[in-house]
Amino acid sequence: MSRAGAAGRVLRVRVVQVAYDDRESVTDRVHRVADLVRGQRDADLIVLPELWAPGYFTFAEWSERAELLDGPTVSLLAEAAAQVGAFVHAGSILERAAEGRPRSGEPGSRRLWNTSIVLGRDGSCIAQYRKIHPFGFGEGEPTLIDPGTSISTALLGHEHDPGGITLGLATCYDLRFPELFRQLAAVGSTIFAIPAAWPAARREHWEVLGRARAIENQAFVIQCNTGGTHGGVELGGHSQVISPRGEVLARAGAGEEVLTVDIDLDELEDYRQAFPVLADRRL
Ligand SMILES: NC(=O)CCC(=O)C(=O)O
Repeated sequence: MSRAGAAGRVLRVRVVQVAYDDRESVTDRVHRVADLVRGQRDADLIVLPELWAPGYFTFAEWSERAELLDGPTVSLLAEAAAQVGAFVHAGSILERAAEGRPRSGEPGSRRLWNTSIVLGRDGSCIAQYRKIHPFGFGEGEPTLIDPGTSISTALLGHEHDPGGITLGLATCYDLRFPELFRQLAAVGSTIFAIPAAWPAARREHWEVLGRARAIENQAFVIQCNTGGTHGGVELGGHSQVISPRGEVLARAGAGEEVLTVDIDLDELEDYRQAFPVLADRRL
């Protein structure tokens, strides 16, 4: 967070809205996106979308495209994070359990999760989050993956703040569940990062719900969506970064695009002090 300087705590965020279609191979896409990450030289935090490598709506390919947590996608992004010296929210991967590891959850566990990964400036994994709310109208995630069972945050170290900045993790459909964000706020999150594969058909919900989560929790919201059409579904793009007051600080169009936003954490603290809504909760 070198931009902090005398002005306070400022985090330069790059939201990498990836667009793709069914013609691009997973290997090509992983290398293309790692190159994009490597290009974000002055960023503090780079954010990618949900399941951008395997493709969210290509369900038939999921089991074949699932990876271990230290599989090729995360390994390549870890190298890129270390090269660029930024925190990288790698979006999510289809995580398959390592062989021999004890079964997670109840018997019948599918041993597959939609897992977000956050990498430190040195490329090490500093947080992971398994999507808690599987999305689908009777197909897709509810039939293929296991839901996550716990909330997760990533602590972003800051030269002016040894305590760091707490990044609350949520994934796409989770955006519709305000209680998850309340819990993340209660454990100190001041920024929410939400990778997504949100269809164009419900773009208005995407925009409004992101603003609502920011306003009710007085937090920054970073929503990184997918563009293009794959698996027969047109994705909505329109990634956005929202301030704790609900202002749209940046919003992408429909195609591939990188947004740059300087997030001012001191401004957030001033606002929370001046208007202490969170302190008025009745639990
Ligand atoms: N990838 C998703 O979770 C899609 C969510 C969605 O389309 C919706 O909530 O609407």
